[in-house]
Amino acid sequence: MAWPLTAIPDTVSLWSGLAVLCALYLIGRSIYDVFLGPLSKFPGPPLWALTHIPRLVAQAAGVESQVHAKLHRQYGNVVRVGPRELSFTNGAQAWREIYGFRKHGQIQPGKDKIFYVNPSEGVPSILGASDVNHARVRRILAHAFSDKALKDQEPLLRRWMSLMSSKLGEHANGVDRVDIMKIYNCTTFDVMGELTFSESLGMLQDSKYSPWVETIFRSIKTATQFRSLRQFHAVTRFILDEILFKSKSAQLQLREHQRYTSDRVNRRLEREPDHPDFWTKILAKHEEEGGLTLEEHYSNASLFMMAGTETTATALSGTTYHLLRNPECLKKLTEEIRSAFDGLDDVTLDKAARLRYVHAVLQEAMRLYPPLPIALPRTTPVGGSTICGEYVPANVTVGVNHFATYRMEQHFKNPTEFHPERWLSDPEYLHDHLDAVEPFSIGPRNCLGKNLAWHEMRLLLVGVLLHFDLQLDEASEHWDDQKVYTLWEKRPLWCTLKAVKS
Ligand code: HEM
Repeated sequence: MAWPLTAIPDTVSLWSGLAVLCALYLIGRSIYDVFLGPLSKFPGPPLWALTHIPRLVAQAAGVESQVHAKLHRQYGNVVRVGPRELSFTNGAQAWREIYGFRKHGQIQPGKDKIFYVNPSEGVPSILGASDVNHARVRRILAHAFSDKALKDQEPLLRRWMSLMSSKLGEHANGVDRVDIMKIYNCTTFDVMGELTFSESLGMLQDSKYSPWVETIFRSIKTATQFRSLRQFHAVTRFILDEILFKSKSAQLQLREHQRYTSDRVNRRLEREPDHPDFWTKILAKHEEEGGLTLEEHYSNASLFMMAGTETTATALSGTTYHLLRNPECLKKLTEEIRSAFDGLDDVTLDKAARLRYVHAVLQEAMRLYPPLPIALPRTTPVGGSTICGEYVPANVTVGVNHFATYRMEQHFKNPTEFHPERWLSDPEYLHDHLDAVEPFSIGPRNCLGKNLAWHEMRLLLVGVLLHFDLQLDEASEHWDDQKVYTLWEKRPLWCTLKAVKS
C-alpha cells in the first residue's frame, strides 16, 4: 500500500517533536542531577558533575591525580568528580568506611566493574574475583605470604640484593651514569619470576627488559586510555568490549601474552624446585581448602608478575630520587645503614626491619610518590553507604585518592616536602595525620604482598647504600614531574655511583 503523501509532514513533525521532548528531558534531568539531585550536596565543578568528559580527558592526558589534588585543595575533602563519582581525601575515616572490614551483615562497597575489567576468557585473578571467590582464593594464596613463608624466602631475597649490588658495582666509578629505576625494575621482575615460576627472567644480568615485560610497560598507558573510553558511555564500552577486544588480532595478541605465564606455570607445576617458591606453599594447602583451578593458577601468577614488581620498583625509585634531592636525609640514612652492617653478608630480614630511619624514609617516599597514585574505585551497595558522615546513595563510585590525600595541608605540615622525621615522632610534625597514608590500601582486599614488599624494599635499599655513594645526574633533576596512567609513567632515573670501602 502506498504511503499517503499528505501524512509525511505530520509524521516528520511528530518525530521531531518527540526528539525535542527527549532532548529536553535529558537536559532537564542532567540539570536536576547537577543542582538538585542526591549528589548535588557534594561540591565540585558543575561541568564535572554534568558529564564524565572533563575527568576522562584528564585521565587520558595523564594528569588525573594532579587535577584531583587541585580540586580537593579548592573544594575540600569530598569532591564530585563525575555525574556519579565522588573522590575523598578525609584520611583514616574515609579509608575505613570505603575499604575497611565490615561488621557482620554490613555490605562492603564492591569493586567498580568498569575499572576492574575481567578477562573475556579464563577466570579473573584475586584482584577481580567476586567476594565469595575472593575469600577462598585469598585464604589459599595467603599461605605464600605468611611470616614463616617469607622467612623461608630470605636466602632468595638476600641473593638478589647481592646480585643487584654487584650489577651496580660494574658502573660505580663516579663517572658512568646509571638508570637506577631500570635496575630496580629488572631486579623486582627477576625476583618475582623466581618466586612465581621458580625461574628468573634474566633481566638484571644484562640490565635489559624482556620483550614480555616491555609489552606490559607499553600496554599500561593504552589500557588506561581504553578504560577512559569504557567509562565514557555504554556505546563506547560496547564497541571496545564486544568489537575491538573480541577481534581476532586482539585475542591472538592477548593469548600470546598469556601463554608466557601459563607455559611457565605448567613447567613449574610439573616439577619440584630446589628452593621453596610461592607455589610450594600454595600447593601444600590448596587441596585441603577447596583448591585453585588451573585457570586460577594462571591468572594469579600473572597478577603476581604485575602487582609485585613495578610497584616495588616504583617505591624504590621514588625513595632514591627524594633521597638524592635531600642530601641531609641521604647522609643520615647512609650512616644508619653503614653503622648497622659491615657487609652484605650481615644483612638479614630481621636486622633490616629494625632500622628505624630506613622505615621512615620509605614511608615518606611512598607518601610523596605513592606507587598507585590514583583512587581505586568502589561502588556503593544497594541501600547506599554513609561515608565520613555523608549519606551516599547506591551505585555511586567512591574512592580515596592516594596522591591528593597525601598532599593535603590538613593532614601534613609542609605536605610537598620530604621529611622522614614526621614518621619518627618529631615534635615539628606531631599534628600530622600519618594514618591518612595507606599505600597498600586496607581491609579484606588490601595488598596481599605488603610484607614481602617491605622486606624487598628494605633489602634492596640497604644493598644500594651500603657500598655506594650516589649522586643525581642533572638530566633527572625534575624526575618526579611525571604523568599518571593508572601508574606513574616513570622516566629513567639517572645517577652516578661511587664505590665506598666497607
Ligand atoms: C610497594 C609495593 C606495593 C604496593 C604499593 C602495593 C599496593 C597494592 C594495593 C593498593 C592493592 C589493592 C588493589 C585494589 O584495591 O584494587 C594491592 C593488591 C594486591 N597486591 Fe600489592 N602492592 C605492592 C607490592 C606487592 C607485592 C610485592 C605483591 C606480591 C605478589 C603484591 C600482590 C598483591 C596482590 C595479590 C593484590 C590483590 C589482593 C586482593 O585482591 O586480595 N603487591 N597492592
